[in-house]
Amino acid sequence: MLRIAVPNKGALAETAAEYLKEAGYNGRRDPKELIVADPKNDVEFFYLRPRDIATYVGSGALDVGITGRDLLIDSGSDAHEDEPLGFAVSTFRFAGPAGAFQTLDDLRGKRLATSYPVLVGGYLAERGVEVHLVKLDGAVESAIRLGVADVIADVVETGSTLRKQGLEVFGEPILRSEAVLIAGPNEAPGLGTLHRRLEGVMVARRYVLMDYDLPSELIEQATAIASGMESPTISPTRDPAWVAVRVMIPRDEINHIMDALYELGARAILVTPIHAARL
Ligand SMILES: Nc1ncnc2c1ncn2[C@@H]1O[C@H](COP(=O)(O)OP(=O)(O)OP(=O)(O)O)[C@@H](O)[C@H]1O
Ligand SMILES: O=P(O)(O)OC[C@H]1O[C@H](OP(=O)(O)OP(=O)(O)O)[C@H](O)[C@@H]1O
Ligand SMILES: [Mg+2]
Repeated sequence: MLRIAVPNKGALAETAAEYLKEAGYNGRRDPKELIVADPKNDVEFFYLRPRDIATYVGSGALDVGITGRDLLIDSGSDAHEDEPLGFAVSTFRFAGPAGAFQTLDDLRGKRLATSYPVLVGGYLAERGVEVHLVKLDGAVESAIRLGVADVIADVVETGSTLRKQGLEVFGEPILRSEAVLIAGPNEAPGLGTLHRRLEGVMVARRYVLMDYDLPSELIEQATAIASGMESPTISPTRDPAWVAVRVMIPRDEINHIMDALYELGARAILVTPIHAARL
């Protein structure tokens, strides 16, 4: 039985639950449930605070989990990243009042507020920069205005929270983060299946199937426009001058590719979603 830690609330929880549902697992029906058994899939889910997930998995108490890369690093635990999951994508950045800081050197001796002291402390220690860390739980962007810090380091997605506080990022990103599947120090039978199922969910979300008919002499040019994951499937049609083509394409390129194929001479271009995939 694979024991899986999943976020019970916060920025990761909703999409993590959707991924697991799309991967064929039982979800919880009541948000107060903390443990959900899924004997058919030989797994058990433990709903935990996102910040605690790497601690449980790193200690071996649970086999695997879904958390953020930034939280994994900040936990300092023995868990390791098994697979990036492509949601809750963010950067981790230094930010200060507009124009006040340019480089890491400007941080020396300053009060730096963050909810990720291990991640930030490690990054600065590697670069020989000493600061006074101020550990906060959240809403770190208010720390400068309220006078407890000179500078902050926090999660940035759109940057709108920073802008509203008159702050701007400086220096290189400390980290590029996203949700990740993590595994512990012990071998976990069943991890491979979970990994492949989640990979299938990502493919089904990112790609669609495109079918079209094409004069057969144009197939090389059409393949240059949409080459598919491996290579397009080409089938004969009743009219020997035409072929039917099926290809997987990224969802966010649908219209661009349809325009280009139509221009080339393709007709009856149809796009259908993928419900599940195992590549
Ligand atoms: N606006 C955001 N965009 C993308 N990822 C985010 C965002 N905010 C937080 N995250 C990611 O979510 C994870 C933090 O999980 P957490 O549950 O603490 O989220 P939260 O929304 O901050 O919850 P809480 O309300 O408890 O602070 C981290 O991996 C972080 O990078
Ligand atoms: O760049 P943005 O799109 O503005 O998103 C980034 C903000 O989102 C998260 O805050 P959250 O709402 O989780 O509050 P918290 O600071 O209390 O965790 C994060 O901590 C940043 O503050
Ligand atoms: Mg938060």
